[in-house]
Amino acid sequence: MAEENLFEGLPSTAVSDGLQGYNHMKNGVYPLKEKWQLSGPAFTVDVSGGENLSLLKAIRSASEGDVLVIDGKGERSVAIAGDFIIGLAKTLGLKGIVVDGVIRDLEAIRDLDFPVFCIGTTPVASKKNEYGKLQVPITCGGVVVSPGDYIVADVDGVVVVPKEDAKDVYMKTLDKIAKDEKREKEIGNDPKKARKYLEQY
Ligand SMILES: O=C([O-])CC(=O)C(=O)O
Ligand SMILES: [Mg+2]
Repeated sequence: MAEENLFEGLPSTAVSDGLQGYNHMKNGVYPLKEKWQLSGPAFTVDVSGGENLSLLKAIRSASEGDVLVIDGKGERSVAIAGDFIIGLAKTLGLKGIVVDGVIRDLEAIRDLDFPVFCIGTTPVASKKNEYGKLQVPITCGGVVVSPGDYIVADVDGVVVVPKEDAKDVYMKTLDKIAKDEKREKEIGNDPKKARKYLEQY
């Protein structure tokens, strides 16, 4: 079983605030269904030039609760996985998949209800001719991800919390959520209070 999941259920926006705006994925890594969100420790995969054998090996090697984070190099011409491979990850209790690459079998993946974050789709399958590397530091969506870093992803995007900073970022995230809630509660729907708040700017 994977280690404790500190960031379970927290929004990516608050965790980003806890990270002071650093370490979010770019280049359009988004969930295939708006409602999908996920968090958990990263199991990293560095695929090698259009193959997905490494992904199959990663699914076999990862622990329940892990998030597979795949350095797909932004490749759009072949799909890292389809509903069959993603179904295997779901069956083995993984949390979800984040890839700066594309998938295929979109409708069937949406029906699986297993969170997949990626940059698009293509009908073309990957080759099964060589292996990349597992559990090494990778880059995904422009962010360095090391094995065990925490991933927090939802419709707003994907943030990566370095594991050595996890406790500190967690405390800052809770603090920010509490401050935001207090501010919203104080103002409510009162136009006078809203104006008074804005007067400071
Ligand atoms: O077999 C593949 O490489 C991709 C695929 O279509 C699936 O996983 O369903
Ligand atoms: Mg398929």
